[in-house]
Amino acid sequence: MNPVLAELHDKARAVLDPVHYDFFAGGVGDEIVLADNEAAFRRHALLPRVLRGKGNSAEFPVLISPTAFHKLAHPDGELATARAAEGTVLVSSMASTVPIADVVAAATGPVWFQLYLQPDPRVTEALVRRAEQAGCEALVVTVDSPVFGRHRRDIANEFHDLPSGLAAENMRDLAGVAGPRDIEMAAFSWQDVDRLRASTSLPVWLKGVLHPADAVLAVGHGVAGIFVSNHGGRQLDVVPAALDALPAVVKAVGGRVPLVLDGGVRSGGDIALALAMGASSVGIGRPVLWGLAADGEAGVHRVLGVLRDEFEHVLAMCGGELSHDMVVARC
Ligand SMILES: Cc1cc2nc3c(=O)[nH]c(=O)nc-3n(C[C@H](O)[C@H](O)[C@H](O)COP(=O)(O)O)c2cc1C
Ligand SMILES: CCCCC(=O)C(=O)O
Repeated sequence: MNPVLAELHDKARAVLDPVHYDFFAGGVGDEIVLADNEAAFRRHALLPRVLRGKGNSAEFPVLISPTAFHKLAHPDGELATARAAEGTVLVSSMASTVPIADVVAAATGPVWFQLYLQPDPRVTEALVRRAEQAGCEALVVTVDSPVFGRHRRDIANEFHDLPSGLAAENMRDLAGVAGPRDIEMAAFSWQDVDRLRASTSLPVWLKGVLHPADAVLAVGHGVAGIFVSNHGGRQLDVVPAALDALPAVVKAVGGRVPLVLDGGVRSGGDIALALAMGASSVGIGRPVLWGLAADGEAGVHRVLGVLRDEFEHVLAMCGGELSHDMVVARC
């Protein structure tokens, strides 16, 4: 691992309350998927092309995936993350500890709003209005969480509530409840996606799709794009690594909408592999949390800087091009 990312992770582990460290680091069940998300990158290799000049210099194809409760990591919380994001798209969690309007105000680049559809449609509606009024540029509906994942570390640590003074700020004053309300997980259907799309002019992405048939349905229901994601190994511990689920989704979608791959991306090489396998960009979750916990805005900035620098270096080694024929198994 890049020594800067390793150093930030070590520092985060040292400074965080161990219960909060476990909340950030942990996964569901035996944490098989959590480990496999990273291991999957090690099972693939890139065959670079040579003598192609410098090729194209790509944009930095990285988004900050939504993660909850940044004030558990650092007192500045999501404000620090937003300031550090610069041009990188920040997908701000509905479970942020700073209201979405303040996150957008602190950001210098685009902010998208991650949404868990709520059983009371008035609550969902109010959240969408809040995201629109704040200036968010897209909605990302997380669809892999009909129920909460069972995180053994949190259960063992009896971590159920935020410490006093912290709250999911977007959940205040919604549909007649002064709040903050609890975020509820519930099962929804494609009709609910249609209803959401009809209720807003914002592009609607889905996050947490693994089955290619669902990706095809998502395209049919007019989504703007898809996060191929297993929620960082936090929802179901029998699914494939996110990277292993990607090829079938790429094939099924056939370029009709952009695909973000998230789960286990830790280096410029990982970014390049995901792109070569057909992702349009990648999302990163935990590395951002480690940077934030270690050093607030500056820490997140360093994480993004390292990934950008590594990615550009790998791309230069590959003649500026990444394509599917360049990916082979690492035997
Ligand atoms: C501590 C933590 C909190 C998360 N909170 C959310 C969330 O509120 N909404 C969501 O859609 N995904 C959430 N995720 C999942 C991330 O968006 C993302 O899918 C995952 O972290 C990517 O894997 P990585 O951490 O290996 O990069 C969370 C992940 C972590 C680690
Ligand atoms: C209500 C908070 C949900 C956070 C989440 O999605 C996660 O911890 O993975």
